[in-house]
Amino acid sequence: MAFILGSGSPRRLDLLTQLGITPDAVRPPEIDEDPKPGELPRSYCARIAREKVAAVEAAPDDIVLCADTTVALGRRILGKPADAGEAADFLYALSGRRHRVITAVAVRRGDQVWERDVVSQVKVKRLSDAEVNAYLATEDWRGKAGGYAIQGPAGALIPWISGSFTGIVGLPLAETATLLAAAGHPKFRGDA
Ligand SMILES: Cc1cn([C@H]2C[C@H](O)[C@@H](COP(=O)(O)OP(=O)(O)OP(=O)(O)O)O2)c(=O)[nH]c1=O
Repeated sequence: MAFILGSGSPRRLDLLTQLGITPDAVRPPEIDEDPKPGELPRSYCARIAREKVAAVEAAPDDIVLCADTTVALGRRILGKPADAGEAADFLYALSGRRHRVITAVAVRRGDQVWERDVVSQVKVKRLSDAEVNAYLATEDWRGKAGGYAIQGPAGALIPWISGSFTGIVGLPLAETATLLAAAGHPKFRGDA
C-alpha cells in the first residue's frame, strides 16, 4: 500500500504532517475546476473533490487523498483570485460579514471512495481601504480560495470562526483521520 496525496497544496502536506503522515507520492490532479451554471457551493465542492480523487493514478491497493476548499458567500462561489483587483473585490465583498468555507475530502482505494465535507463559518471584520491595501501588499492572497488565508496575515482580520480551523486552512484533520481509518490506512487502523 502506498499513500498518495493528490494535491499540490503545501498547506495540505503540512496538515498531513500534523497527523504524522508523510505521503509516499504527491500527485496533483489536473481537472477543470469551473463551477457548472447554477451549481451551489457545497455540491460544487464535493463534486470537485470527487473528480480530483478519480483523476489521480494509483495502484489498486493504494490510498489516494484529495480535497477541495471553497469559499461561499451565500450562493456565490469565490474561487482563487486571478489578480490583485479580483482579490480586492473579494475582500470588500467579505468585509464585515460572515461567510462559509467548505472543505470536501475524498479518499479512494481501488474502486471504493469515502468522502466528507465540513462547513465552517468565518467572520471578517469591517475592512478599511488601508487594511485591504496592506493585506494585498502581503501577496498572501495568491492561490487561496476567497482571496485570503486565515493561517497567514489575514488572521488579524478574522475575529470569529465556527467549525474546523484545519478545514478552513484546507484539510479538516479529524474527518480526514476518520476517512483514512475507513480506507484501512495502517496509521489509523487502531491496531498500530
Ligand atoms: C480560505 C482559505 C483557503 N486556503 C487555501 C487552501 C487551498 O490550497 C486553496 C483552495 O484551493 P483548492 O482548489 O482547494 O486547492 P489547491 O488548488 O491549492 O490544491 P489542489 O487542488 O492541488 O489540492 O486555498 C488557505 O490556505 N487558507 C484559507 O484560510
